[in-house]
Amino acid sequence: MTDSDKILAVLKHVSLSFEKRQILQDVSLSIEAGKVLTIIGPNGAGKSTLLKVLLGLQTVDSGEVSLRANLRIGYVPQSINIDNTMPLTVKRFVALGGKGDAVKVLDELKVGHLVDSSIQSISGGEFQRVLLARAVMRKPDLLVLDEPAQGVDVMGQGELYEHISQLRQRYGFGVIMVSHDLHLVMAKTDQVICLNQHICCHGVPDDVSRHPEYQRLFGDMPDAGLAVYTHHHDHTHDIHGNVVPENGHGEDCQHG
Ligand SMILES: Nc1ncnc2c1ncn2[C@@H]1O[C@H](COP(=O)(O)OP(=O)(O)OP(=O)(O)O)[C@@H](O)[C@H]1O
Repeated sequence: MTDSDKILAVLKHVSLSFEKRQILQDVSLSIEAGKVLTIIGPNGAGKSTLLKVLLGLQTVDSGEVSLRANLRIGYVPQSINIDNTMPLTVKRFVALGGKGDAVKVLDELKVGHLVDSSIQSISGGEFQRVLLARAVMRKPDLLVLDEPAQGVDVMGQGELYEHISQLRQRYGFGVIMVSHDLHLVMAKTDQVICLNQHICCHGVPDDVSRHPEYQRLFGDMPDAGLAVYTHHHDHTHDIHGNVVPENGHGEDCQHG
């Protein structure tokens, strides 16, 4: 694999507004083959929009989005509606993702016993695993996951991130995922980007979790699993999400 093959996707200085409201501001990032990049940020920070930009589902006002030639992407969206009246087994649903052994992938995700269940009858946590299995069936180079652990209890979340990590090792794809729970994903993540319209901080999970801006955004997090923070930050955000230099909070600023 050449160096250029290792880079799956690149965003350069991407900015985007909806109805004159800035949603993404000067966002640059790259995703490497075989690596896990986690996007973390508060509600409305632009995380899902960022994934949609990457997927080509959302155009940008300025900046560049480039994907490696013939990049195959597996996507797990934040929500998906399935017609309650449609007779559909888990196996059939997963097989819709692509050619391959649906039962094997479901087994790898420890939901093999559900193959013949109706997709409407399984639990929220089981459904997240099934969605993941369907995305893996595409044999992706890049897996794009928008809050893959939503609706899953804390134990189950840890297991799900473990499964994502194992699948990544087995199949070799890169992963970009949105998560609200850095303390749970950090052990399974190579890089973290903390997003609040723009990139507030980024780096390895240990650094981001101790970052003042991350802590301002997420408040007190459980200490368990958090490691040492090592770099500095020079700004905060006002109530509208605008950047305010450190020691120069705006009138509306809600940060401490
Ligand atoms: N098509 C659209 N038109 C107008 N506004 C939009 C559109 N899509 C998203 N937005 C707005 O952009 C902002 C960012 O939305 P986005 O879904 O990217 O946030 P998020 O960080 O994923 O949030 P959450 O954690 O709550 O899922 C929100 O205020 C949302 O209402």
